[in-house]
Parts: sequence; C-alpha cells; structure tokens
Amino acid sequence: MTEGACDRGVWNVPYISMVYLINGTLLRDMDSENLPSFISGMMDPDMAFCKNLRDKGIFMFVTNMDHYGHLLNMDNYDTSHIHNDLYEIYNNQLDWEKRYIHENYTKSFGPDRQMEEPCPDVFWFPLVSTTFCDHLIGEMENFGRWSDGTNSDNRLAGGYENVPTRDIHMNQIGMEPQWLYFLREYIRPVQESIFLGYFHDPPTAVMNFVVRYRPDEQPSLRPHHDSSTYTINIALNRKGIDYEGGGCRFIRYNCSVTDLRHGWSLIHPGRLTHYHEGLTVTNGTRYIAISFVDP
Ligand SMILES: O=C(O)CCC(=O)C(=O)O
Ligand SMILES: [Fe+2]
Repeated sequence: MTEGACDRGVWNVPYISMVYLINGTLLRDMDSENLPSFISGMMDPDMAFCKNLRDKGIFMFVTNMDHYGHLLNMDNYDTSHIHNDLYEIYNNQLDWEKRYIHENYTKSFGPDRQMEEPCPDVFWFPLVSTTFCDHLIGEMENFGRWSDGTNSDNRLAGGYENVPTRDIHMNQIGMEPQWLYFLREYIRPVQESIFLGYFHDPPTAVMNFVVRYRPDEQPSLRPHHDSSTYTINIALNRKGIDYEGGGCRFIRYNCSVTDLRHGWSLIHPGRLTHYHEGLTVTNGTRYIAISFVDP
C-alpha cells in the first residue's frame, strides 16, 4: 500500500496484527483442526496466530475496500474524571470531534462560508456540541470550587483580579493542555480566517475558565477590557430555558449580543476597541467558557 492512500484493494499478506475478521463458524467448532490457535512456542499471540495459519496454508488478507470502523487509542485513557471522553481530544481526536464539535462548525470555512457579525468585529459561529457544553458544566460543577468573586485571587500570579467573575479555571479540573490544543486546532483556524494577517501558532492563553452568573450570586460583570489579543466566549447553556437575561454588550458600539445560542462562540478583540460588559442575568444560571487568547 505504498503507492498512495487512495489505492483500494485486497492484499495477500504473511502477517497481520490488531484487527482480525474471522468467519465465526471456525471459532465455534472447538474440535475442528481448522480452529485458529494463538499458541506456538514462546511467540507473541499475534505472531503465533499468523504462523499457525501459514503452516496450514491458510491465506491472510488485508483489505481497505470497506470501512469497518477504527481503533481507539486507550493506552493513556484517564478514568479520573466524570466525563473522561472530554479529555481525549488528542489521544482520540476523530471520536472527540464527532462527539464534541458542533455539526455546523465547518460552515465557518471555505468560499461560501457563513459567518455572522452581530457587532463590529465581533464574530459568532457554531463551535461545540450540546454534549460538550453539558460535560464541561458537569466537570466544573463536580469540582465545585467556584471563586468567591472578590478581587483577591490566589490562582493568579499577582494574587489580584481586577474584574472578578465567579469562575473555575481549566487548569483546576486538569484540562489546560487539552484546552490549549482545542484553541490551536479549532479556534486558531477561525481566527485566521476572520482577523486577516494575524498568525500566532500555537495560540497561548493562561486565562481559560468557565463563568457562572446567577441573580443571587454574581449576576453581571462590569465594563472592562480583556487581557487578550482576542477573546472567545462560548455559550454553554440555553437562554430562555436555563436562564433569562445575560449577554455581552460592546460599549463603544452600543451593541449587545443577547440571544445567545447554545454551543456557539463569540470571538472579538480583547482591548481598546472592544470595551465590554456582561449583562445582568435575571433568572436561572448562565454558564460561559472564556479564553483570553494571546495575552
Ligand atoms: O458575560 C459575558 O458574556 C462577558 C464575559 C466577559 O467579558 C469576561 O468573562 O471577560
Ligand atoms: Fe471580558
């Protein structure tokens, strides 16, 4: 199969490993002399299996004519979380993407891309699935140690947060490396297609967190700049169902995004032109995931 990835066919081979397709009737008849054996001296089971077939003159084939699925990489699967698959972004990216990326994410790319711009230089696009949102909220609520919303914050280098939110940082739930990979794989391409001529690979971010707004806790966030080149702001739950009110207002343009869509992200410049505030949540709980990219 060296001629190129497009070659399709059936190849007669002397050795196979990992994936086997065997007619089930051969395995059921324990007395048959054709019952495949995985034992031959001290050989590894896969080597022994193939040797035994070769010795009997039974041919083995590799084919890529049909799609039978794919193998998961479970070598480093971490079972210490509630939603372990959420952490599998680089070990099992194909499955991760199917499960956690929004079905319309790719529509943000290409010649006839659709990209909404609800306020000047604030772009809005489908990013993650509702499962992603549920699982991330689940991990955060399970961890449960929301910041107290005061200016003193011992998670930060200077110990001081000028514009505090009630939040939990990604590194507190052990997700920072995964999150940075997520920024690189799924946010950076969107950024590059919107804010032309800015390249920063890999994106850097030290402030990656989930914010919780509640009327009786912290209902809003006062006007501020973000310490970022650009910010992403992902709506993790549903306006009108999980909460009322809320949204993000860009003061220079007197422009608000309030009809937030589940799993969609805003992306906007962090400083100077995009002075902004978090609008008051009047009922329920609003969750957002925020990243200050390239501080
Ligand atoms: O509530 C919002 O959407 C704004 C959040 C925000 O500006 C921030 O966390 O820095
Ligand atoms: Fe902000």
